Amino acid sequence: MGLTISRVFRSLFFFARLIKKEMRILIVGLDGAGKTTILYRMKLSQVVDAIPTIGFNVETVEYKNISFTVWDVGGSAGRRQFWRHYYANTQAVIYVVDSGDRLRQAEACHELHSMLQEEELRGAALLVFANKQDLPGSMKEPEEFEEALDLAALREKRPLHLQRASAVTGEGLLEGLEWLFITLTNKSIKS
Ligand SMILES: Nc1nc2c(ncn2[C@@H]2O[C@H](COP(=O)(O)OP(=O)(O)OP(=O)(O)O)[C@@H](O)[C@H]2O)c(=O)[nH]1
Ligand SMILES: [Mg+2]
Repeated sequence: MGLTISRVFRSLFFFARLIKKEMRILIVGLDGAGKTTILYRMKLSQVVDAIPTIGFNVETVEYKNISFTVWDVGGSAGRRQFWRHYYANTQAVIYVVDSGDRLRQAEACHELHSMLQEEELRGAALLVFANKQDLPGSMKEPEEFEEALDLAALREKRPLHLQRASAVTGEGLLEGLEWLFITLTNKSIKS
């Protein structure tokens, strides 16, 4: 009898977790990469006139049965030291790069790798948005990003997905959210 009741409770608990989940997401990247524009495009389906973020923005983005709490932190050189204050309990990092800016890929790579060495982000899923695909002459080939950002080294330790995107046209944003949804749902059922 005791066994049966505990089984029922376990099943109820399992289904409750399936019904509504909350996930904490951190969106980072160099200044001007398009983080804030992506956040509000996902939230409002609109292109906002973003100005450089001095502190942070936080918004919830609803997708299927998941409520993503998205923290968007300014990416200028002076603000990057504050990224670490947002790492705790982060299930996924969205790293945004400006595909039109070939000159800053090495800097973007360096910041990405040093951030992911932090213990608090161990195992966090990584979605890389190769943003500004609408710009003529922007980097397009996945291999270019794989190499420029040395993604193979990161993929060994976490789920990782590279998604071409544009906050202006909306390209790739839903695909990115869908990947987060599938990845985080699978992870939380297993854990
Ligand atoms: N063409 C194009 N421009 C974009 C895109 N996404 C953002 N931008 C522009 O890039 C500039 C910087 O965008 P933000 O969203 O402020 O960049 P950010 O990463 O939040 O920058 P910080 O807050 O300084 O870290 C703005 O002028 C945006 O309009 C895109 O997909 N395509
Ligand atoms: Mg911003």
